[in-house]
Amino acid sequence: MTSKKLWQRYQDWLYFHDGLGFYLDISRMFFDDELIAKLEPKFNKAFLDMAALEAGALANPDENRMVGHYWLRNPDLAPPQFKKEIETTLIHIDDFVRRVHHGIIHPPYEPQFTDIISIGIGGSALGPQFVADAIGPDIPPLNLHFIDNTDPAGIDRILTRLKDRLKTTLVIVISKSGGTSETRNGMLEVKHAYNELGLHFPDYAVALTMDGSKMDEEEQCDRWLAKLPIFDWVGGRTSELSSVGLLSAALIGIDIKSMLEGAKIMDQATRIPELKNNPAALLALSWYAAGDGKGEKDMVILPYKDSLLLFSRYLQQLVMESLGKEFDLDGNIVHQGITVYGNKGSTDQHAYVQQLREGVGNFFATFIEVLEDRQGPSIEIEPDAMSGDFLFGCLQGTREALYENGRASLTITLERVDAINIGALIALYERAVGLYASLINVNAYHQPGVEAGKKAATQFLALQQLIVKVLRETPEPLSLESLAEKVHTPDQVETVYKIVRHMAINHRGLILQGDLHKPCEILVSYRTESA
Ligand SMILES: O=P(O)(O)OC[C@H]1O[C@](O)(CO)[C@@H](O)[C@@H]1O
Repeated sequence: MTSKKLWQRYQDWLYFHDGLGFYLDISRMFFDDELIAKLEPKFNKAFLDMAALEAGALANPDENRMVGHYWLRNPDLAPPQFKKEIETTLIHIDDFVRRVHHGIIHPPYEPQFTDIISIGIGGSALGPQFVADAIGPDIPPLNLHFIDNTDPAGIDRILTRLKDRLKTTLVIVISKSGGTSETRNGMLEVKHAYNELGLHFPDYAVALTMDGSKMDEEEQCDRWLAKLPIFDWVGGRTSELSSVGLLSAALIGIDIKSMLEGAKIMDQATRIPELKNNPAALLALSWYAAGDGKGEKDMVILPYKDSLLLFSRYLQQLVMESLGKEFDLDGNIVHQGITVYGNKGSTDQHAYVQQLREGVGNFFATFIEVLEDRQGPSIEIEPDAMSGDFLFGCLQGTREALYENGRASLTITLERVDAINIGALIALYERAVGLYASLINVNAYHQPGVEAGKKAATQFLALQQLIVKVLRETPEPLSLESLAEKVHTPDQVETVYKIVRHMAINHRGLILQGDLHKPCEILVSYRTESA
């Protein structure tokens, strides 16, 4: 395409939102009028699906659930029974945060909380992490730390760093279901650390969970410092603008009202049922065009701004957990999804952009450009050129270099990274995922594959418990094969081997004898008291 035609295409497809100062340019995606015509009926259906969802339809049929994250930033749209609880929760967050900041709520023996540990995983961690990193103040009123795994060493790292400050640390435990083992484990480990210091954990703990969840009942969260609800109709990966994301954000000094306002403005823009006037629909079109509606191209997220580093991790769950599905809504096997990865520019130009430019062409890039370089003046690095101009040049150069080599890209341009724009960005992608899911006819709001993984992990732990029991009852060393027989899994010798190897190295009383190069010759036994 000649540069004149390209300039025309740029102008024809450029989306601009006046109120937000937000641009979306999809001119470097490879789609034509034929595709637009083909997708028109699908888009019409997607807009209707979305309107029904917002009106309270059971948009998550497998779980028989409503999908209400759009109501969080505009409670007037919510069914009357939910409006009140959204508003009350916001008031509670506001009140709790104000009282913590003023030391009215404080740790038992100290005047003020200094730190927060936020324990949660997936949608109960990725949003809060992204937002804190993107717009958390440089010197926050409280320092925020995350435990988002059941990795003992990772937990120790946080606890060791906090050390004496544990006695002034607020613990927020976030689990919608209240039954996620990683979060439960993190909570029990942290609780143990408080107990060791003679501190009464409930005086430091805040629960964010569904009323009556497993965690709520087992831990009697009503006796904790505070408890806030996560609503049944808010999915984990779309929960950033619920209590899940808002509480920690407000505690570290982020303007959550602006974040909600930004999302509300973007919601209005993405509700418009016209492709060209709806930025989320334009994103969905671009994704469809890139991967032929089958996810054939990966989505590489390249924000040219350090503060947006975690956006790709956040999007990874939002997009891949929503779209990565075996079956469509009619029960056909489709194996859908779009792979998402990324980091930040220009850093990535010195890492994997080499492959993007010259290697396998299995992706499309999403550039995120931020117009405001910094608050405050910049020095001249070269005549009339500041650091920000170099960053800008790197983005434009990479976009051009990719296009020259037939690699598609789209570009989102924000004026600055602030609470309004972060709220808007979250809302934009939530809507784009919903629309794209309608185009490809999948349920974006369930995650059956994750449930299967959780079940497998539970079976694995049950097997481990049985192995320990059998070894304790068996005085003589056993080969792996006979151990597998005894625990009724003769076809899972490899799993048995891995369990005993892991337990042996962690001093859990197991002894492995024999040549470790030859698992089939290993003998395993349990260390008795006298041994
Ligand atoms: O908040 P919960 O219930 O602990 O779930 C955490 C995450 O686990 C999942 O259910 C599965 O990964 C996610 O959808 C969710 O965000």
